Amino acid sequence: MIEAVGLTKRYGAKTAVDQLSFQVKPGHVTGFLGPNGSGKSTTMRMILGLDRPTSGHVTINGFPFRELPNAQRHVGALLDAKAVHGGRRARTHLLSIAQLSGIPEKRVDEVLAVVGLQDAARQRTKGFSLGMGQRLGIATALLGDPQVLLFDEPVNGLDPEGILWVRNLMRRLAAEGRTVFVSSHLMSEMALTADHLIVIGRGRLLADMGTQEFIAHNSAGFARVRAADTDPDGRDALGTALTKAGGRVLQEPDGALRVTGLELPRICDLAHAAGVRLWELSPHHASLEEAYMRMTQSAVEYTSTDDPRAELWEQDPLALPAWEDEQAAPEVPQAGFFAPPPPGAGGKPFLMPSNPGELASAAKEAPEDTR
Ligand SMILES: Nc1ncnc2c1ncn2[C@@H]1O[C@H](COP(=O)(O)OP(=O)(O)OP(=O)(O)O)[C@@H](O)[C@H]1O
Repeated sequence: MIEAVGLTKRYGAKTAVDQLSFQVKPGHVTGFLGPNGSGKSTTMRMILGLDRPTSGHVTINGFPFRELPNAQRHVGALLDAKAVHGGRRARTHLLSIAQLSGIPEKRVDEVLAVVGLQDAARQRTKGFSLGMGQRLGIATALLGDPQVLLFDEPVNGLDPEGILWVRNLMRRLAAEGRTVFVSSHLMSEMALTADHLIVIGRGRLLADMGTQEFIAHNSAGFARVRAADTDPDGRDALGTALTKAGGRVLQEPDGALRVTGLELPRICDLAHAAGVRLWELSPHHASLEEAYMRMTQSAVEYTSTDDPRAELWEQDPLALPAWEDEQAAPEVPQAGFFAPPPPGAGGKPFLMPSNPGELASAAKEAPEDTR
């Protein structure tokens, strides 16, 4: 198990990691998420004794890394796949690490086979592709057959087959009872790989919970409903009926409507009563990416501005229908009473009200969001 308590790292005036406390438990793949510059690598370096905390501490199986007897046998890590001497052959690189740690030579060939680099074992690493470098880094981490594994962006540069392989490897290592801590910016991949998430922003803990729980707490589900394309007035009639019934309706780019505040059977009944034929009515469950974007939107350090030249190719906005003077549906659920503010901001998880009246009164009571 990895345990951080009040872990803090300052570089001059910059606080890279701020009072982080968390546990990474064995038997799970724990994803470590956060925007660029949020302190993930710094945290991993402190776990591995490569950086000293300014305050607080972090232990692996109860010991600071530097006090672990024969650390290579307890902890394996991939931090930077490029941190390899380019003039060395892959096997020689692994062999030198094995010899330093008292690991038998046959283990080198075992891990080369595990990561699929047998045929490249005698190639110099300077000729390696990004993906081959990642595989070699993973082989290095596995060398001591450790109980605790840390991977910083392990799928970076891997092709789809490689990504699938890493996912299965992580899950297998966790199923063997190991502690697996992995950072990644690939949300779709994390959703499939990690069963637990630790999310940080600007060095602070934003969430420490199961992946499914994280998605449920940080996103609002909605229904997608689309009137028949052959009935041009149907969409307006449907929008009007749904809005009158207390639903909140936004346009999707493909002409469908995004509806919150009404259950699917009610939407179906309202469409029927309005005489609108439907071509689609589907529940939408938010993805990890949407939930993550919502949670971290206020903790993003590096944001781009609009390109002034963008207007050169910007299309005319859609004509707004009479029933809703809203813009098109956002790609990411927006802050407001339909989706919860991040827990770090003192918010509560969103719960779909059971009836439109409750939703309407919630709307009146909801404070204006100034973000
Ligand atoms: N050695 C250092 N000296 C000064 N500042 C540093 C140092 N290392 C990291 N930082 C700063 O600390 C903050 C956290 O950096 P860190 O690399 O840990 O973030 P990260 O979450 O791993 O980012 P990314 O996702 O981009 O890899 C950043 O603002 C970074 O500039």
